[in-house]
Amino acid sequence: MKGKRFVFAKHFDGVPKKSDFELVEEEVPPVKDGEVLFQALFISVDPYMRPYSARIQTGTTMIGEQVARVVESKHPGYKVGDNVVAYFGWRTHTVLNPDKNINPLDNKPSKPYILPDFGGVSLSTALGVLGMPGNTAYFGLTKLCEPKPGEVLVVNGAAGAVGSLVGQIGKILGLRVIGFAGSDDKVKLLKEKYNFDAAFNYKTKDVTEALKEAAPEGVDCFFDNVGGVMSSAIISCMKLYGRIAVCGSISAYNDDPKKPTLAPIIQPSMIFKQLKMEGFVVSRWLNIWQEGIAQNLQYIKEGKLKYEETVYEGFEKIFDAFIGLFKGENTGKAVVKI
Ligand SMILES: NC(=O)C1=CN([C@@H]2O[C@H](COP(=O)(O)OP(=O)(O)OC[C@H]3O[C@@H](n4cnc5c(N)ncnc54)[C@H](OP(=O)(O)O)[C@@H]3O)[C@@H](O)[C@H]2O)C=CC1
Ligand SMILES: CCCCCC(=O)/C=C/[C@@H]1[C@@H](C/C=C\CCCC(=O)O)[C@@H](O)C[C@H]1O
Repeated sequence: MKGKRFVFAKHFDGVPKKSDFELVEEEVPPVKDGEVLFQALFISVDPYMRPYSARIQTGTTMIGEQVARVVESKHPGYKVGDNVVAYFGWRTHTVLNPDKNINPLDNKPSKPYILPDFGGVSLSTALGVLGMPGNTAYFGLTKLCEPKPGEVLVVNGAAGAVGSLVGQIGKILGLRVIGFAGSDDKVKLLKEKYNFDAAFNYKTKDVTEALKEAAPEGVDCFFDNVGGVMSSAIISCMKLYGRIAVCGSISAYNDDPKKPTLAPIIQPSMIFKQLKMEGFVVSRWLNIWQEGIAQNLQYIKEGKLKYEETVYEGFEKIFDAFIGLFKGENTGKAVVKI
């Protein structure tokens, strides 16, 4: 049997190119004692892959998380038909001893996690609302923004995997939620499907003007997915003792490191408004990971949390899915169905 994988062939220069990857087709090795053969069902593409790529060695399989199914097992902990979520990278087939799997992001052991029965919810959600992005939204908002009912929350990248959940969890917690996204269709979705109180297309509406209209008394909580000029504008509209969760800075991921994005100074706002700003990587909450997933699943079952996925069909579409993140192509979580 043949399997396919994408090899990270060349470090990106600006916007990633298809030629930075090499598609390799090779024989899937036989399964030895203690090993399992996993077949990918869904592969995740995520913005972090772009900045993180600076640390990847060329010639290795491109990094990433996937949902895979056990198709052969010589390991007592995994049976044929089990579905797992694991950091196997951009590959269709993986043969390994699960006890020895290493997550290349932190070089720590990372056992493929057997998914429970999702009861009709698509397995792809293990890469989105019921996985890393869902927990990023849930823990990032609740732990760092310290939200209180009646407060004003602003989120950018608001129609994406993380942002759309941040805004809805904010609404569940009783906040007034304002979102920024990159198209009129996304703005409509934020208001009509996700119940945001206000939403704006940052490509056609000045951010400061938008906040003067939608939050004349200022912003209490800011969940920042974008960074740069937009973030400086939002920070300048914050209230005394506001809190900022720095989640991502996608606006600068394709920048030339020698010519980084410049944005208006934020220190005067930080000082005079006495703001609190904290960056995070969601893995800091690994010890309570399942709490976040259980909470988001509960919200879904109660009809309080909705989600979208942009599904690309076919292994060879991974590059298009990945690059689509930087063009605003996706609404909700971008995944590739294998
Ligand atoms: N700290 C952590 O642990 C984690 C951080 N993150 C970060 O969260 C952010 C959102 O991730 P995720 O939800 O998975 O991705 P998204 O699903 O939001 O996809 C990316 C979106 O970003 C927007 N975007 C792209 N380029 C720009 C730009 N130049 N300016 C403004 N918006 C832009 C686009 O939407 P639009 O049409 O609105 O422009 C695009 O659809 C990222 O910065 C990511 O790195 C994610 C997971 C964990
Ligand atoms: C400027 C880059 C910001 C990236 C933000 C982001 O999207 C993070 C996503 C994490 C991702 C982090 C990967 C490696 C972090 C290594 C930290 C370290 O110890 O150096 C991955 O863990 C999935 C998301 O949690």
